[in-house]
Amino acid sequence: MLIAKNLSKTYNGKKAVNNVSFQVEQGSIFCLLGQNGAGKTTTINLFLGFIKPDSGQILIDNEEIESNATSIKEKTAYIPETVQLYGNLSGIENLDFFSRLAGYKYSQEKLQEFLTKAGLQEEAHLQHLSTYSKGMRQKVGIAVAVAKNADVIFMDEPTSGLDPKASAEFTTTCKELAKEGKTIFMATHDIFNAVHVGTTIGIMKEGSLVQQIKTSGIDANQLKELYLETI
Ligand SMILES: Nc1ncnc2c1ncn2[C@@H]1O[C@H](COP(=O)(O)OP(=O)(O)OP(=O)(O)O)[C@@H](O)[C@H]1O
Repeated sequence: MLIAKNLSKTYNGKKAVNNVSFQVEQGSIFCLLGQNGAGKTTTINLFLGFIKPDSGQILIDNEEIESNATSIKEKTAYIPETVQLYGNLSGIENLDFFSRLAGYKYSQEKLQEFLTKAGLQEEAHLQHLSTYSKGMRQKVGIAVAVAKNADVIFMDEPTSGLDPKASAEFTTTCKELAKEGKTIFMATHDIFNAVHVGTTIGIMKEGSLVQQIKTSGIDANQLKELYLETI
């Protein structure tokens, strides 16, 4: 579903992303680890088309992103660390607004179904966003991604600032989405979450993707050791 081929991006003479290649299968969850400044967000921004690579190729669902910008926009969703929503609208109103922007008009029942599926408690659906916690905002972000029928969801540090229960709920939701065929690509510092949610872990160091590890058969301690040896 996602292919990066020899991807490079330089800022001020420094390679933020250096000749990075990888593939992510449909229905899998790829977690990108690495120190601050390793190039994780730049990689996501390249896939989202926010910035252009100096060299290399990006394919999403076999389409080159540069020549298929509209179709790629429809297929992808982005959940930043802090999900930007309207504080004076309720969760359901935000979801309705962003679904319509993406060209979808849903009944109230269907909107509620999306929010519930994303893990948002029913009593919160009608509350103003200004009363929501970070985890609740993120759930609306996930609901928006599902409502706009995105095949691929990019996330930047999704568990940062979430309490352990919210983080565990997030893991469950991601796994359910992957089971339904969604592909998830996230940048994270959360080794514990990465090993639980991820299908594959990539470790970036100074712009290069230096490790790709399947999570089957490894635990958080083993991943932490490998990470510390690598970076
Ligand atoms: N717009 C920009 N202009 C100049 N340099 C940039 C820009 N965006 C990123 N960089 C540089 O590119 C490198 C990679 O940054 P990036 O944000 O991708 O790292 P990251 O792995 O996501 O880090 P963090 O974990 O802190 O979010 C860093 O050296 C950063 O300073």
